[in-house]
Amino acid sequence: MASTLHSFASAADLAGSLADKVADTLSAAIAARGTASIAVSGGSTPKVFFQVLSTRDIAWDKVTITLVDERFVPADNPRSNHLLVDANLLQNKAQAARFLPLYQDVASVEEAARLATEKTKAISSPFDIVILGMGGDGHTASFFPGGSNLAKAIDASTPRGIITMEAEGAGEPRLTFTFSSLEDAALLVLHIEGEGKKDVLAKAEGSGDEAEMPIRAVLRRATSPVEIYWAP
Ligand SMILES: O=C1O[C@H](COP(=O)(O)O)[C@@H](O)[C@H](O)[C@H]1O
Repeated sequence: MASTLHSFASAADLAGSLADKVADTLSAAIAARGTASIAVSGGSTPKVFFQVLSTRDIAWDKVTITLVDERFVPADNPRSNHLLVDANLLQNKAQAARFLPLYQDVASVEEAARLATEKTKAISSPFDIVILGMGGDGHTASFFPGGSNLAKAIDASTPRGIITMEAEGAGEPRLTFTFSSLEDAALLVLHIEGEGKKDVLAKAEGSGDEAEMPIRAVLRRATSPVEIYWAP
């Protein structure tokens, strides 16, 4: 499916425009079905966007928020994506939203993946909105180059849900929604910032293996159009 690049003069401009688009999409879903769902990414990029989105007028009590991926660490760990969402998105008007964490306080990451899959089943078939990020190595969600479960994670026939991932560049073991869970969101966004990420995107858009740059799975095979939001 085709992708469209939306370029902005600044991260603040991008955050405002993306927050408007997300607010409109969530409100339309609520008007149509009574509820709406959004899966967001962690990392350093989405912080300002989360802060702006948290102030938007949406029927937040009808919105369920979850994460595209998470580290297998509790929510008080500074590397937790849940912590980032708590501090920046689940604030202001968005405090009324329901948040479904991927991390589960159980003995193994495999058990956490099983439980998180059960708990998110009702909101992910498909998501109304998925906001992806991208690492400098071409990973998206926790689809890491060299990842222990990469082939399974990006195989379109792997069912919707959450699986585990371990990789050299990933730090802790990870929990990630599979490709099939993310690729058909009504609004599928790739949010990247900086010249370096633009170069990574250009490389990913060229030829080469998906295993080398897993973002290629999304750019090449997502059934929803990929809306790329970029600012310097
Ligand atoms: O590990 C992760 O990194 C990517 C990108 O992070 P950034 O710091 O370069 O913005 C993110 O999309 C993913 O959710 C996160 O777990």
